[in-house]
Amino acid sequence: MAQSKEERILNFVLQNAIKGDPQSVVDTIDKYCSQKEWAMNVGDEKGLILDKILEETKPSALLELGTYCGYSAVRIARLLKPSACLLTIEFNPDFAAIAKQMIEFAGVQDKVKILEGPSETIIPQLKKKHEVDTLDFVFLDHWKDRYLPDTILLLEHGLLRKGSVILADNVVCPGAPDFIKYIRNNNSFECTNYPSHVEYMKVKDAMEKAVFLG
Ligand SMILES: Cc1ncnc2c1ncn2[C@@H]1O[C@H](/C=C/CNC(=O)c2cc(-c3ccc(F)cc3)cc(O)c2O)C[C@H]1O
Ligand SMILES: [Mg+2]
Repeated sequence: MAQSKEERILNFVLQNAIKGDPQSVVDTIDKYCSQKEWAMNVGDEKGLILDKILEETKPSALLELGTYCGYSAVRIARLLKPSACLLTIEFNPDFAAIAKQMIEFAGVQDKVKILEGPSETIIPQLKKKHEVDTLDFVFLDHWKDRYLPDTILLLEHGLLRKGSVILADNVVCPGAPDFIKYIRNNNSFECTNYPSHVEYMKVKDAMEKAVFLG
């Protein structure tokens, strides 16, 4: 059976990165995806913005929507304090399997839990089934038309508290116009835009940070 692009990325990491070193896993994925095959990882340029916001927020309870190959899960987990925990939701079983191996190779499996299934099903289960109280940090990087409905779901289920940070990738390209319109017109959120570029490309993109004011 021919290998998928995601399997090729994982194998390149297994053969070229340093086991147990999350930075080398991040750098190796960026090397492969900038030189050999493009893939929809948040990447190094937007990754530095993500790093900075994480270092400012110092979150303990984190949620990511759209694990894909696990690039941002490893990138986020490498900066977390030992007691912090990242829950990451992925509904494609093949991607989830790749991400599991990527996370384990990087040695951050104690800080990351992959929840397999659609976000609309898992978000309502976070409190009772996954012992979440409220979330300090949410990274939106799944299908762009799901950003808004899932943000509303997070609010409806009491998963945000005063100061919770939502960071959304790709608000320019591919774009999430309904999410941006909603969040920038909602007085319960303080929004900041971070202009950047699509990963590994010269095409303009941006990330949006929305702090919940309670
Ligand atoms: C609802 C739901 N629940 C759980 N997992 C979900 C889900 N919706 C998608 N997912 C999972 O997230 C991942 C999807 C991510 C979608 N991301 C994208 O479509 C995406 C696309 C681009 C892009 C930019 C310029 C171009 F010319 C072409 C593409 C760049 C990016 O950074 C992206 O994140 C994988 C999928 O299985
Ligand atoms: Mg993205």
